[in-house]
Amino acid sequence: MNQSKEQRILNFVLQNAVRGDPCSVVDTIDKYCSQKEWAMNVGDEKGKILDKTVEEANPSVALELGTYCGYSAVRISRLLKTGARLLTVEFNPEFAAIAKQMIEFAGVQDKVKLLEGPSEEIIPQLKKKYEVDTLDFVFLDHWKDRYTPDTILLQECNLLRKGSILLADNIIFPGAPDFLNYVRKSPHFQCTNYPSHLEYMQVEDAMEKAVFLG
Ligand SMILES: O=C(NCCNC(=O)c1cc(-c2ccc(F)cc2)cc(O)c1O)c1cc(O)ncn1
Ligand SMILES: [Mg+2]
Repeated sequence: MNQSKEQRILNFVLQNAVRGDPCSVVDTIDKYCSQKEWAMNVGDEKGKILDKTVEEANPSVALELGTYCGYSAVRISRLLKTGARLLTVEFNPEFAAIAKQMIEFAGVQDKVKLLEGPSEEIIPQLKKKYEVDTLDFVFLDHWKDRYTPDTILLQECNLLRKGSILLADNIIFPGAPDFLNYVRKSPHFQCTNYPSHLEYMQVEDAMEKAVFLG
């Protein structure tokens, strides 16, 4: 049975990156996806915006929606302080299996917990099952039509606190117009737009930061 693109990305990392070195894993994925096969990792240009926002949040507990191959989970977790943790949610079992191996190879498995399943099922379990009080940082990078319902669900489950920082990928391409509308119109969020480009392409994209005001 021929390999998936995600399996090829993982194999390239296992053969070319430095085990236990998150930066080398991130750089190696970017090398493969810019030179050999495009893939929907956040990439290095938007990754730098992600880094800055994670540093600003300096989270004790962070949530990522949409793990894919684990690129941004490795990218985020490399910046976390001692004792801080990232919960990352992936619906697609094939992607989750790749991401698990990617996270372990990078040596960040003690900081990252990969949760497999639909975000709408996992979010309501975060407090009781995963011992979360509130989330300091949330990276939205899953299905674009889930950004709004899941942002509403996070509020309903009382998982956001004054100052919680949300960062959403793909605001322009593929686009999340309803999310943009929702957070920019809501009195509960203070929004900032970060123009950028689609990963590995010269196509316009952007990220949106939305700080919860309580
Ligand atoms: O997370 C799940 N899918 C990936 C979400 N991410 C994207 O769709 C995504 C797509 C693109 C993209 C850009 C250009 C293009 F031509 C095609 C796709 C870029 C990105 O940066 C993304 O993040 C998922 C799966 C599933 O089965 N159920 C629930 N969620
Ligand atoms: Mg994305």
